[in-house]
Amino acid sequence: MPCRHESELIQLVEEAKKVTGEGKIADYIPALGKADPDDLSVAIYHIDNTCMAAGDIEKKFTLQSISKVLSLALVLIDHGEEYVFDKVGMEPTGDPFNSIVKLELLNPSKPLNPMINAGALAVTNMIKGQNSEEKVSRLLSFIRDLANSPNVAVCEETARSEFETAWLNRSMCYFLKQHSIIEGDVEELMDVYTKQCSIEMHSLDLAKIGAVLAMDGLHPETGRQLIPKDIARLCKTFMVTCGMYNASGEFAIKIGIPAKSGVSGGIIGLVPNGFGIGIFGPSLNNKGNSIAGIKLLELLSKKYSLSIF
Ligand SMILES: NC(=O)CC[C@H](N)C(=O)O
Repeated sequence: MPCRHESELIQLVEEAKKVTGEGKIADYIPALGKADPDDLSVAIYHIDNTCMAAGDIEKKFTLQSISKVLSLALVLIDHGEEYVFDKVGMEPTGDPFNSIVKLELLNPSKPLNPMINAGALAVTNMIKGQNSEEKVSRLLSFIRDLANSPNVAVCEETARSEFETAWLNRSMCYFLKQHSIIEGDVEELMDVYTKQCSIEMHSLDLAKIGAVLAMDGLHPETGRQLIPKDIARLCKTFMVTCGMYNASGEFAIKIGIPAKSGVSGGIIGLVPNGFGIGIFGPSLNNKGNSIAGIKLLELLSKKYSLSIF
């Protein structure tokens, strides 16, 4: 199995860190603007439960769009494929994650996939629960099980910061409500969505979640099948086709592993039947992906021939 020595990982982090200055931190969510652009951490969690990490691994970060894969898994478990894909499609868009343009161009106006904001909002709207508190708590406990860590929690400050500024996401919600893609109170949905995006953890927790996906939903530590195999397969396919926003094609060609990024600078990745990868590097490239994180994955993939293709 490749990449077994922490010293190799430390070297790759040093190399990748050189590009942090070429990117920019996302500050459209004001709380994210406080991150240190020079941070970079990576953790690898093998399915035999050995792990290693390098860089600023003590730093926590919020999942942001990475959470979209996990909320999708939960609603698929809750409702099944037919129900979910009646409201959200399976095609990549080629547009930025927060684009609204295709919603009006398409008929019926259902979001193209669950990894763009419009699709993720529709998915979050399907999380079962009597009220927003119960919905957040169900998702959080699912994610705690995946990370096998009770310390994973919502960063209330980031959630509030996004809730107070998420005008574009609110507009999409009203549009989707008009077209019967979502139902219920938009403010309640925004409350759940912003808390979902603000679930916070370390790179090692994220790598462990990657390892669960690498094992088709089976947790390597607890032996519990947390996600049914067919749903895990579906989530991984979305990661490949839509996980890196409108850079997913280039990422598949250059790196070739299922991965999902978030504007906090987090990236989850996985090598099937091998290991999960958790990365945090808040300086972003112009597509909104961690600039040093992508560099690091490129170096890792080349060095150990990780592409699944
Ligand atoms: N790309 C992202 O990580 C976006 C997530 C963010 N919470 C948003 O909706 O804008």
